Order: sequence, then C-alpha cells, then structure tokens
Amino acid sequence: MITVTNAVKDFGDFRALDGVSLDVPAGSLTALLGPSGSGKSTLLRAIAGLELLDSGTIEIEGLDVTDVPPQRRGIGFVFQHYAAFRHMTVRDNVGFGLKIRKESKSVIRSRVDELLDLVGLGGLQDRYPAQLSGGQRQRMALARALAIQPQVMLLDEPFGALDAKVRAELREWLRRLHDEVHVTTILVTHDQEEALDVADHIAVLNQGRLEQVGEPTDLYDHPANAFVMGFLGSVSRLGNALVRPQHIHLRRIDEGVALAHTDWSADAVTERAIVERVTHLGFETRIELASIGTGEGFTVALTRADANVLGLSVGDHVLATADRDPSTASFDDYVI
Ligand SMILES: Nc1ncnc2c1ncn2[C@@H]1O[C@H](COP(=O)(O)OP(=O)(O)OP(=O)(O)O)[C@@H](O)[C@H]1O
Repeated sequence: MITVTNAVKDFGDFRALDGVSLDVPAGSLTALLGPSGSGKSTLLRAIAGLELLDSGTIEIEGLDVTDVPPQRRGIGFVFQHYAAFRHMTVRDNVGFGLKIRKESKSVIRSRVDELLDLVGLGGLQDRYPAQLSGGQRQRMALARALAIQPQVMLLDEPFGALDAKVRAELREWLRRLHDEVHVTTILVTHDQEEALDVADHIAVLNQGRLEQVGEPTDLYDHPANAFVMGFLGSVSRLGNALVRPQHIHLRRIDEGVALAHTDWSADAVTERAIVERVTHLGFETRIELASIGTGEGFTVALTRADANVLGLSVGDHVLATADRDPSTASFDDYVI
C-alpha cells in the first residue's frame, strides 16, 4: 500500500500538487490519469523521491518515506524515453542494478535470464539497445526496473513514444505481466483508453487536485463530477444534463407534430432535435443532432441494428430522451 497524505508541491508561485491524498492498494495497478499539466508526473516523482514535497507525507508499506532518498525507497522507475546504456548488452543493462548491489555473477545471470523470458526478450541477451525496436527497449526497461525486486513500480508514460499499435500490444502485455508479478504499480497516462484497458484502479487528477479514485467501471458509471465524466468516455449535453451518447434514446417524430421543444423533468430529459449527420462506425452508428430549441449540437450512439430500425437520415426530426438514473446519486452534479 502506498499512502499519500495532503501532498502539496509548489514550483515558484505555481501549485502543481494541491493537497492530494491517495491510497494505492498493495498489488494493484493504479493509473494516474489527467490532462497535460494536471500534476501526474509530479505526484509520481514525489512518490519516487525525485521531487520533495513542500508539505504532506508519503508512506510505502506503512513506512514514512517522505524524507527517505530515492535509492532507499525500493522503487523501480520507467520513463517514457528509457535511457539505456548504449555500450552495454541487453543482459548487462538489465543486470546493472544487481551488479551495483554486488550480487554474484551466477545470481545475476539466472535472474536476468528469468526476467528476459518474463518480458518476452529471451534470446536477445547479447543484443545492444540500438538493435532493439522501441517496444522491445521499453520491455527491457521494465525488466531492468524489476531486477532489483522493487516493492513499487512507477511508470511514467512508458509507452508514450511508441505508435498506437505497439502501444496497444504493450498495454495488454503489461496487464499480463502485472498479473504474474503483482508488484504494486503506478502508471501515469493522459490516455483514458489506456487507463481503462490496463488499470484496476484509476485516480483522476485535474489542476493538481485529485478528482476521484476508484475502479474503472465505478468511475465510468458513477463519475463524481462533470470533469471525471468527460475525461473518462464520451459525453453529450442533452438539455440541462450531461449523458453518455449511448444512453440517449431516439424516437422519430413528424415534423408538424405539436410538441414542446424540451421537457426537463426530474426523471428524464427530452429534447426535440433534427438529424445533421449519420456515420456508421463498425457495429456502432453515430448520429449527430441539433436541438431545435437551443440549436446546440449533440451526439447519440446507437447499435447498427437499432439505427437500421429507425432508418434516420439527415433532416429527420426526432425526440431524444435520456433517463435520469436514480441510482446515480450525483446526477445533479452534471446539470449545468
Ligand atoms: N521543475 C519544474 N519547475 C517548474 N514547473 C514545473 C516543474 N515540473 C513541473 N512543473 C509544472 O507543474 C505542472 C504539473 O506538471 P506535471 O509534469 O506533473 O504534469 P503532468 O500531469 O504529468 O503533465 P504531462 O502529461 O504534460 O506530463 C505543469 O504546469 C508543469 O509546467
């Protein structure tokens, strides 16, 4: 367990961390998610000891490490651009931390072989970093960080510099690796899809403050506020509410029918709207609409089958309705 309590960090007169308190469960893979500049890296670096807090405390496994230097915190750190020793083989790079700790040659050799198999680089021991792909280099970085058997792994956008396909592969690989080694891991990312894909806990940061922390489905289904809702998944503004595009139902209406433009009751929000665009995206159909009352645009996501039944085309008039879900206690927070 990592416990951060009331962490404050100022850079000059800019407050990068503004009283962050966070528990990271032992053995979890927790993502720190937030927009650029929200303080994710600062928080990670503070946990690593690379940044000293102005106030607040950090505990790792019950031990107050606030004033403990980085090398004595039992931490493995992987950055976006891994600084490999270019003149050393993969074997020597991965074994470096063990050599510093004066482990015997045979221990280093067997541990490095084991780790390289674990990260899928078995057989590449004698290559040099320049002879690896970007994805392989990041996996080598993970192996090197794991070599010292850290209590905690801190990953700062470890796949950020790689292309989308390799990124997606490495995410899946990281998930599986974590299932095997169970080291408490914190991953910094600004990519909500990456966080939802990989993490079992997500902490959402915004302007140096923690907005919400919880399991991915919890955050998605019960976001604490409009920021979290908008950051984790798509959002449409329907009338006076923010709702998921797939939670809006459409009913075709006759253009001439006399109906109120809107109905924002306690149970549901209804807007009369006109279809502006229909896009088929695989199994999903996205309908872009404009409210007749306010002119404001919003998007609805339908399954292809439902869209076919409705058979909507540009210019059609519809009633768009979303339930105010009573189980979502904080729904009123979304009302603008
Ligand atoms: N050493 C520093 N000196 C001055 N300001 C800093 C320093 N380090 C970070 N900051 C500022 O603190 C804020 C938070 O930075 P941080 O790197 O933690 O954000 P982030 O959420 O990780 O963003 P990104 O996703 O862009 O890396 C930013 O506005 C940044 O400019």
